[in-house]
Amino acid sequence: MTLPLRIGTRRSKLALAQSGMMQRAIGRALGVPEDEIEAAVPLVEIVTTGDRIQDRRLMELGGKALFTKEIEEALLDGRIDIAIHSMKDVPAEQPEGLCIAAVPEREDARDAFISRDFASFDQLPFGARLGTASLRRQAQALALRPDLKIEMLRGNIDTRLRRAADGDFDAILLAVSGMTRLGVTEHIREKLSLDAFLPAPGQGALAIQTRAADIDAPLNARWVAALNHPETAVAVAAERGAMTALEGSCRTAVGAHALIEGDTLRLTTEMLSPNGSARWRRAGELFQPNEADARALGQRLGGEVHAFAGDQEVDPSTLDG
Ligand SMILES: NCc1[nH]cc(CCC(=O)O)c1CC(=O)O
Repeated sequence: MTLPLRIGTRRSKLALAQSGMMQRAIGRALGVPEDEIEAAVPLVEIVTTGDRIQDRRLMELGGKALFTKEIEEALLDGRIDIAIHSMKDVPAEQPEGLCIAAVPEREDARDAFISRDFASFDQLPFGARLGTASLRRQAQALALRPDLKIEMLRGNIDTRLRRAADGDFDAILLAVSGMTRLGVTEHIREKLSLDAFLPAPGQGALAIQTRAADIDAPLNARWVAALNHPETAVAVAAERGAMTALEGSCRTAVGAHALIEGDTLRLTTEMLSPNGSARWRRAGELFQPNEADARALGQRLGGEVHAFAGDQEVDPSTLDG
């Protein structure tokens, strides 16, 4: 591998903010002077299926890898050398020939409550309209408040914030991490508890992907060592282990979150029925975890949840949007 190292990214504002941060970090790790980073580790913008289709729920589009496939094809074709993804968007299985080389330190994993008129989730009036396209957020909100009316809300973060500000919804839910990276945290009225709104596996984390064959190239080894955050990588391994066992997808309401305190990892994972009336949850701990043990814990707990919950997948044809 030689410079330039081309970084593939989606072109949404959030994706560009994230990949811009990683571009600078990679450039610095390689000792590139600030004013040469743009040329030495250039960003290559790639439009994904998930970006092209904005008017439907992700589950209706079918298939996995909606936000990653075209970028992964560019990696495999050699048009780019590194890809930056939101971990939450990365399917459980890596395509043949690719790998996640580094997992940078995670941002706040919580969900944010955003509303023009109401200061907190608990203050929403009876029958309030909540905008989200996430089956997980829908089910978790309905578990607490079955009276809420869930309405479909997709689009990028700016679009969603504008619709909340316009009063199209009484409230919306977004990841705190995305809002932090975009510098729009002033819209957050409340950070929702990890317990009530157990985040999606990998929420708040990024994945830096490369070709497996190039992982040991000296140039790659340098930025991998600088950017990988072992605690985040272990926590995410546990969450993604649970996701695999739960067969988590955008058709199921699945949460998983791992925290490392001192020497101990604590993982919680759950599945909900889409209307929130049933909830299956397991938690477990690991002392001095490594990635393989964390993944195994996730698979075990996720498997237990799956065994009790059965198949909670939603048939997209039954949705009215
Ligand atoms: N569902 C889309 C998506 N994928 C990643 C993020 C940003 C949060 C993250 O980095 O995990 C978002 C927006 C959101 O959930 O509000």
